[in-house]
Amino acid sequence: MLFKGGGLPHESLALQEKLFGAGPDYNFMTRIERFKNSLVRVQHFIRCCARYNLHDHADKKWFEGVAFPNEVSVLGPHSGMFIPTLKEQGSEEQIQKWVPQAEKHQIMGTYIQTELGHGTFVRGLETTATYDPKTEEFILNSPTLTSIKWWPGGLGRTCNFGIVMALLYIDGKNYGMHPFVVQLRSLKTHEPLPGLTMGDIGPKFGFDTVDNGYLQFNHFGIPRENMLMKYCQVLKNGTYTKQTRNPKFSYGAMIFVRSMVVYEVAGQGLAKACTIAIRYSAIRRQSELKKSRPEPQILDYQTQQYKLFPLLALAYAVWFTGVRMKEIYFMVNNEIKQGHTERLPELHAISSGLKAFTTSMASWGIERCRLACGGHGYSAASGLPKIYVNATGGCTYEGENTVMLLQCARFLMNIYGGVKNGRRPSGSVNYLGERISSRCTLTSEFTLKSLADAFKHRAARMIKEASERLNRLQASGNDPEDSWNLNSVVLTKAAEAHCHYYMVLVFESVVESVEDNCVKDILRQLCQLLALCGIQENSGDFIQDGFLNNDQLELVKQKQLSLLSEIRPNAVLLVDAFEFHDVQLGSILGRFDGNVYENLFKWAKKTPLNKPEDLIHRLLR
Ligand SMILES: CCCCC/C=C\C/C=C\C/C=C\CC/C=C/C(=O)SCCNC(=O)CCNC(=O)[C@H](O)C(C)(C)COP(=O)(O)OP(=O)(O)OC[C@H]1O[C@@H](n2cnc3c(N)ncnc32)[C@H](O)[C@@H]1OP(=O)(O)O
Ligand SMILES: Cc1cc2nc3c(=O)[nH]c(=O)nc-3n(C[C@H](O)[C@H](O)[C@H](O)COP(=O)(O)OP(=O)(O)OC[C@H]3O[C@@H](n4cnc5c(N)ncnc54)[C@H](O)[C@@H]3O)c2cc1C
Repeated sequence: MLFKGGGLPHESLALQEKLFGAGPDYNFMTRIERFKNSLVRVQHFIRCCARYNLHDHADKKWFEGVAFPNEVSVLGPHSGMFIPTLKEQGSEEQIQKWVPQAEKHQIMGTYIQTELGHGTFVRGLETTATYDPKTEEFILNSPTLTSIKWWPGGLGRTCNFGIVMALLYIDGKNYGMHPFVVQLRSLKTHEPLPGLTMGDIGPKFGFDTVDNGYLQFNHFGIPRENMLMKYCQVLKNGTYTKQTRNPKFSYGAMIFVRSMVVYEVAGQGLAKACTIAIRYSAIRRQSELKKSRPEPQILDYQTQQYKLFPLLALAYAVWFTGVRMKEIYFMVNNEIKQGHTERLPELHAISSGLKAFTTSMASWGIERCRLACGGHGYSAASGLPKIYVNATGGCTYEGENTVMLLQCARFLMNIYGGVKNGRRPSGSVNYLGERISSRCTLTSEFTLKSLADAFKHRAARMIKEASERLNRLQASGNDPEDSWNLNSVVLTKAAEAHCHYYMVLVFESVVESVEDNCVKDILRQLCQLLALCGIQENSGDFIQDGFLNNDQLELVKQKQLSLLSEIRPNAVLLVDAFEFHDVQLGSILGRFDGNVYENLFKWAKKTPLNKPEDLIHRLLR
């Protein structure tokens, strides 16, 4: 119960639904079949929500985990971006008008921001919304090829509504990016409304079950009341008013999803991949450890443990960090609603940084799990390719990872600059105001505190050096923008070091909070392994300023290896503890009953290429 909390009843309910438990095999479908199958599931999911009275967001999430295993459905952008943006950016009247319809799925929406020419640079978006006081309408237009909206999930075929981010023009003046509620398709015929050219953008690396789409506006009018007006208003006569609040509030939907992705995408994806690879490694036997003895489980090879146990530790760490990230989001968002916006920059920085850091680590980790499964890992039957292609999307959407690390670094530079001028930092960056010891206190005991302190030292030093380098670049005649660019590799590494420290600290705090001594000991081993692997993989960062010496590095290596043997007896139990049902894993290698070979054989026999097919037969005859 370390993980699931209240989720199990809803998962069990979902598993009772025939359509979710034993549908057709995703791997044997074409893209169109995959998409249709997902739509059928979406409709069934909606019926189930009504039947079981599922209104709470968390309850629905548990249900979705079974209904849409390892894939995003068109409900993702609807409930993850469309509804939250209506709620966060709409006036009370607008919320009353659209949210109930959206929650009952009477309208289906998405979040329409990215264009053919720009995704990262939001200020570079070109779609215009020009107010006409005579008709009291905004006229939406795509003035260039590059301004065509491109990528929004569900836009291609499914959604009949969307929140469109566009530049507001009144009387020739540009007021910047604003959100508009736009009806896209007829509620009767589902055809695109006149003035809109739209469709699907084509096959992708993953996300087969989502119709990411394009949308071109040809002077398309929408009522004045459709600009989301919580923070800014356009009056009938064209007068523009705004609350004296942070203009970055219109970026709120992105902060929300980034905060959720750490757990939902990185944490879940890596935990599933580890479950598959570790269970399979306990089933698979190969080669000889000792002559004339039975072939060992591959999990008994130290090299296999060295591949997988650090990833298991990472999966736990990302999972806990994701839970913490969600808590922080809801806490700060509540403060913001009450008018206290002081912590918005920190929320933006930590959600950007952790989204980037954890999705990159998870993506790399899932691929390592696949490699650790040998040949069968390469088969779609392992479930790992599907987990990978969908999870790795998280490195790009909601802000490309390098760009997100640079946003985090920007905050760190601001904070560090403030500390130099006597300001006291707080929250996730309070350590930047501490005196950090210059010598490492690590001994063979490897207490979690001493390990976290090592990461603290590394982060503080790298942030300090990035800041000093930035200053030096400017002092030598570069302007601030060029200095930033010339320092950007160093800045991303400083941001990663900050996120790494944060993750170790979260893991440490979870271990300290556990009351059961046995569980605590096992989690402590995982936390130690996470930290020791982090030190070894980035040893240059720890040695560079003489913080860690060679003797200590040798101790790190020894302890890492001894932890592998200590974790081995509990490894399978540690992945079972994630409590993924077979339906959620979608993997023959990771089956709970371990019956891998028989099911691989059955599965291969079902593959469509084995069915009689005229053309293939004629070509081969
Ligand atoms: C059911 C619920 C489920 C939830 C979801 C759960 C899981 C997800 C599962 C699947 C996902 C499903 C589908 C995926 C859907 C994907 C959707 C999208 O991708 S939507 C499009 C997302 N697009 C982006 O993320 C664009 C990235 N770019 C940006 O955010 C900005 O352009 C960028 C890079 C931040 C720069 O912005 P800019 O306006 O130019 O700002 P500056 O760099 O000049 O900085 C000015 C100051 O503003 C601060 N800042 C920037 N952003 C924010 C923010 N969001 N909040 C607060 N503050 C912000 C910045 O730090 C600067 O501050 P200082 O001046 O330094 O103080
Ligand atoms: C699966 C998926 C789902 C999506 N869903 C949606 C959706 O629902 N709605 C929506 O509006 N959008 C959506 N998107 C679009 C997504 O948000 C953008 O693709 C993403 O924000 C990255 O922007 P880009 O494509 O412009 O990348 P680019 O910015 O073109 O990135 C290309 C490269 O340039 C680098 N780069 C760019 N700017 C900088 C910089 N300032 N400093 C350093 N390096 C830089 C990047 O690091 C990267 O290496 C989706 C994308 C994907 C892949």
